[in-house]
Amino acid sequence: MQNQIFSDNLFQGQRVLVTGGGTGLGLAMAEKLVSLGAQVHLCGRRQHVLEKAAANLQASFPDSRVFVHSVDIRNSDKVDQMVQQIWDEHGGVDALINNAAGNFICPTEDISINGFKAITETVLNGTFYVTQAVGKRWIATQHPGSVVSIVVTWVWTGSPFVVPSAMSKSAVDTMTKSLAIEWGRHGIRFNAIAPGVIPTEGASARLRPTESNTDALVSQNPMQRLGQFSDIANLATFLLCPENSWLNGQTIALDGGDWLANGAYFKQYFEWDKNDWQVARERIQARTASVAQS
Ligand SMILES: CCCCCCCCCCCC(=O)SCCNC(=O)CCNC(=O)[C@H](O)C(C)(C)COP(=O)(O)OP(=O)(O)OC[C@H]1O[C@@H](n2cnc3c(N)ncnc32)[C@H](O)[C@@H]1OP(=O)(O)O
Ligand SMILES: NC(=O)c1ccc[n+]([C@@H]2O[C@H](COP(=O)([O-])OP(=O)(O)OC[C@H]3O[C@@H](n4cnc5c(N)ncnc54)[C@H](OP(=O)(O)O)[C@@H]3O)[C@@H](O)[C@H]2O)c1
Repeated sequence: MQNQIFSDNLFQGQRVLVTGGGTGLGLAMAEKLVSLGAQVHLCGRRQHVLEKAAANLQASFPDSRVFVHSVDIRNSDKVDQMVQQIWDEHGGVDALINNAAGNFICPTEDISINGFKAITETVLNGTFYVTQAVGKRWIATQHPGSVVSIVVTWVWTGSPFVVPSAMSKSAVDTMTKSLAIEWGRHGIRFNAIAPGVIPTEGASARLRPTESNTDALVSQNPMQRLGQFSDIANLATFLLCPENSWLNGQTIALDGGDWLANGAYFKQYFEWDKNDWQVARERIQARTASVAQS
């Protein structure tokens, strides 16, 4: 049992929208906030995944209020409708976690334009659509707000084989700094978390499709471990605390010091030949198809 850093009910009365909140890191952050009394809105494309996540949260925290929104954040109209519905039916939110993302490894010369768009329109465009839809309502109602966006350490290192993601995460990092300046006067704070490897099903299937052994990742890390859900849940909670009202415009690495010690990920894929890439692609696409049908 982990020691509790935060006092009980710290987020009582706070309402938080978490994109990609039905799985992985988004769900871990949502769960932490719910445990501290927050009302959460989970957004993702798959209704059944969101409903299952909400049911589990409600089973663990019977007093919790969890709402789900099945929305593809690449669709700006649907995003605006979702946010308007949250304002109409629940009075809005106090915080936003931009966590939804898409990604897959692929040599850049082999990515189709559709593949490039699948990632950039989710990570870059979608993050902007949600942020603007929420932020403009905060500004119109003079409501303070806090945004935490999940980026990745390759905003500093760049990364081979995930270039659309690296480009888009850098854009989200720049949005964080830019809006920290522009919207600070409205009481709206922007910060970001750049995690290292925190194993999730979604990331592992698309970034390490042919390898499940993590020994090398553990031993290269200065702290000799990979990230855990509690690591990101605690940092996101800290960043969102309304008491942290002067903490603005920061992107914090959460990786045990990995990128300082080792730089970019995926250098091992320089060893791959065409056949290795074909096997990887088939596994990733089979996984995406099975998830879509599940
Ligand atoms: C532990 C970690 C370790 C180490 C890692 C340490 C740091 C971790 C950083 C984590 C960064 C992350 O974001 S991890 C987040 C991982 N989670 C996700 O990606 C969840 C959501 N992802 C998805 O739904 C899918 O992967 C997407 C992004 C492809 C979107 O799905 P979709 O909208 O249904 O798109 P779909 O029609 O399938 O495909 C669109 C186009 O992309 C192409 N495409 C799809 N997959 C591939 C592929 N593998 N290689 C080439 N091209 C591909 C398709 O052929 C098509 O082009 P065409 O044939 O039409 O031309
Ligand atoms: N795990 C890591 O090691 C790691 C490291 C650094 C950064 N990150 C970042 O952490 C975040 C969470 O990743 P994760 O590892 O937890 O992977 P994940 O479980 O695959 O999470 C991605 C989430 O985004 C949602 N999503 C994807 N495309 C969407 C769209 N177009 N519209 C709405 N929702 C969409 C997915 O739900 P649906 O499929 O139902 O839409 C899913 O819930 C991402 O921003 C990722 O880049 C992860």
